[in-house]
This record gives sequence, structure tokens and C-alpha cells, in this order.
Amino acid sequence: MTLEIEPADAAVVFGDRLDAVRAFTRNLADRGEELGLIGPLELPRLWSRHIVNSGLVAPLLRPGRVGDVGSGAGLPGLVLALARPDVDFVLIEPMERRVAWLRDQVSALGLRNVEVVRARAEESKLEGTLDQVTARAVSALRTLIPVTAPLLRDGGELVLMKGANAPKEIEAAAKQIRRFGLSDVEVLLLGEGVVAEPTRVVRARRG
Ligand SMILES: C[S@@+](CC[C@H](N)C(=O)[O-])C[C@H]1O[C@@H](n2cnc3c(N)ncnc32)[C@H](O)[C@@H]1O
Repeated sequence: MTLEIEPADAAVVFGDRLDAVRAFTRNLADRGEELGLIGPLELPRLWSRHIVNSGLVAPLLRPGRVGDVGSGAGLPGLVLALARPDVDFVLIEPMERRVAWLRDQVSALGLRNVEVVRARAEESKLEGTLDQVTARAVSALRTLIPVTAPLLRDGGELVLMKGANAPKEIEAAAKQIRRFGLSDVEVLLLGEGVVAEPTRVVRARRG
């Protein structure tokens, strides 16, 4: 399998950060499969499905401290940290092998705005400290909210990447939305008409 040719929309999404994102994409393409970070079928769609798709969230972030829960190979956390050097990121990931990869990339890419915390979010001691929390492909909203919302300071925001099922997930999570005091819950479609794989995010405010 060969790496997908970089799509033209990558330049639209990443602007002057594209070179840095290219370096990470190349590293992930070179070592991701051997390290068990990406499956064998992902290389031909690495840019569209994973890298550009993750980058679509960048404009929603504000300067402050953003946590990415379950970063895995660095999606979306490392991509966003490359795209937004003005934002501080905490990547929260429990798996040793993935944490080693994330730390290695932070060092290899010279990222100064990223801390990697090896923990499950619930045990990360970050409760009430973060301005925004992202997550992608971690779990359904009704189980993701109890894991992510407690990390937010009052007034902080969840920005959770989801598929077409997002409205149904919100319905199924009504109890958790109330219990964790979330308001202004909305689904945003990002990148439609601009990129090959747009993404939906569920955005909600704590308090
Ligand atoms: C399917 S992977 C997705 C990784 C990446 N976000 C992506 O989009 O490719 C889910 C990741 O979430 C992590 N994870 C699962 N439960 C977690 C929790 N409670 N706190 C932090 N990370 C968690 C797993 O270790 C795994 O790396």
C-alpha cells in the first residue's frame, strides 16, 4: 500500500503550517503500521480521512489549554498542535506504546505546545483545568461525555468529532448532557464542499 498523494485541499486547511503537517504525515506513514498505530488499509487514505479531517477542527480552537482525549497516533491532537502553535495541548492517552510514539513525535517535530499525559482521562488529574476538549473515535457520546466533560473548567467547551450519527448520539446522551451541565449542544459540519472527507463535531459548553 502506498501513501495517498497529498490532496490540494491540505493547503487550504493547513495554510503556512502545511510543511510541519507533512513531516508528521510522513513519519506516520513510515512507521505507523509497524508500530500498530494505523491499520494496513489506512495509507491510501491517510491524508483525506485522517490528517485533513483532523485539521478541520483547528479553526474552532481558541488560545488556551486544549485536551485531546484518546490521541492514539496523534489524531486529532498532534495534527491540531501543528496547525495551531498558539494553543497549548495536553494529549491524554493510556496506552504505553502510543504514548511513546506521541512523545517521540513531539520531540522529532520540535513541538513546544504539547504535553503528553499517560492516563485514562478519568484518572488524569486534569479535572476542571481545560478550556476545550477534543476527541475522535473514542466512544459513543453517552460514554464519552462522562470521560471528557469533567476535564473542562466552567464555561469550557467540548469539541467531539463524530460521524453522520451525531444527532442520534446526542438524543441517546440526553441524561449525560443534563448530568454534566452541558448547554448550547450543537452539531457542526466542517469542510463541506471544501475537502473530500468533511467531519461533524458535537460542540457543547459546560455550565
Ligand atoms: C480507536 S482509538 C482512536 C485514536 C485517535 N483518536 C484516532 O482518531 O485515530 C481510541 C483511543 O482512545 C484511547 N482511550 C480509550 N479510552 C480512553 C480514556 N478513558 N481516556 C483516554 N484515552 C482513552 C485508546 O487507548 C485509543 O488510543
